[in-house]
Amino acid sequence: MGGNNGSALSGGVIANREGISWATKDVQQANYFGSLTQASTIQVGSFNGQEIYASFKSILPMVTFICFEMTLSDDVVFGEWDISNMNLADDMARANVFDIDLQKKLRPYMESMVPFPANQGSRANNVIKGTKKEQVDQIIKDIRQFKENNKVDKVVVLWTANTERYSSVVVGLNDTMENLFASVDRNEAEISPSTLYAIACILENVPFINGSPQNTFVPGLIDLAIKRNTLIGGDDFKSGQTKMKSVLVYFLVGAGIKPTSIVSYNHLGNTDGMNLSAPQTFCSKEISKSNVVDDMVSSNAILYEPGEHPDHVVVIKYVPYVGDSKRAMDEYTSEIFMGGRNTIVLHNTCEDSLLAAPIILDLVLLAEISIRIQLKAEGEGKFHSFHPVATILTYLTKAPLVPPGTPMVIALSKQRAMLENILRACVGLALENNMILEYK
Ligand SMILES: O=P([O-])([O-])O[C@@H]1[C@@H](O)[C@H](O)[C@@H](O)[C@H](O)[C@@H]1O
Repeated sequence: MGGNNGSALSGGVIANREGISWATKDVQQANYFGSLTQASTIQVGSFNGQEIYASFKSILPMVTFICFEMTLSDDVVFGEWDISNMNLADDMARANVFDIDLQKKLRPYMESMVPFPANQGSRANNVIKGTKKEQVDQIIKDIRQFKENNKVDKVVVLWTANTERYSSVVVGLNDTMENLFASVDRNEAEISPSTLYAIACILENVPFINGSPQNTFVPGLIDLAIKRNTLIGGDDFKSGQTKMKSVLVYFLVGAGIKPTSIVSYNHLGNTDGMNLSAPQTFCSKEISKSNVVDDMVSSNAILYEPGEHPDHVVVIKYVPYVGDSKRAMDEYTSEIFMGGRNTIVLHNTCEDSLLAAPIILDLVLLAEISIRIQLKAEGEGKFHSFHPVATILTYLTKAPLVPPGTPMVIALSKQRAMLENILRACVGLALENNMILEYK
């Protein structure tokens, strides 16, 4: 998921796996005790008979961890985290999002889970090797193996890896299914890692959801999903700032209050934040975070002239110290009655991964439910499934992917009403129309 760098350990650590998680725990406890003098070094425990020390800079109320020092034994490596083949329990310790007691409870469930290698070669070290075609084949094998190992009937794949840059959409390259396949065969650089995953999933008839902002779903890929009738959905988890924006802008515009400038800034220090500090990947995020306003504004012809829109600026900065604790600040300036001005300022702090994780679960569950729904309109002979481009997921994504020619509904309340009513219809309940006629 979004990814974390374990800020308490960002000085660079060490060790074999048990050493890491054990030492992490003790260092955190040492942090809680607090009364350390400036730049002090304390022994925080021992591992395999070796003493482990931690150095701290600064003092109460905040103790900043700088680095570990430990005497080395053979199985201890000094340097960066080695995350290749790291199991999820150790990764949880590395991420440092959950508190220690919760980590201890979860560890037994997570230590047997080791991620398959993936394909973002330049930014990861647990990678699939080979040409693009070989990568697609390997992902297909992994999906089958996962199914087999876990004795499951269905698999849903959700992309929550690093944000990629936008791919260029070029006629002959990725504009049709045939051209996309040919480009994979030619090992074209412009075909992104996430698009390769999506291709593999569609070929296996496995739903694929894109939780990141980039344009994984190039036209050729959408073409393929439609031809194979396999669910695709995205883009980008709607976790915090954008969700709030989709509520607030809808409310303001609907109330006749005209937003004229919206400035959104946020900083965070997990690997997602680090990754977004590259201009090309930030650009993907900037686009997904901006759409939400554009569509609401352009649909209101009373407040805005054609082509008119508020100044909308989105900034994201990488600040390693804050780790997964994302800080979002927003300023909304609007014109009100008789030339007046209204300014609303928000400041929101939250763990980015903990906002994203429930969205991941809901997306997967909803995708699975939605492929079991069949419908037919009055007069239609046969039942059919939903369109493979899954609009049912829009409530949970920042830049909803919709089938060509379908209106894009951005307002959060409308997206939710759509979802709720579909689920109500599935269990035979009347639709929620909020008229409350029985009390009128
Ligand atoms: O959902 P939201 O808070 O608008 O957007 C967030 C971004 O602003 C943040 O920088 C990123 O790292 C998060 O993963 C998330 O996408």
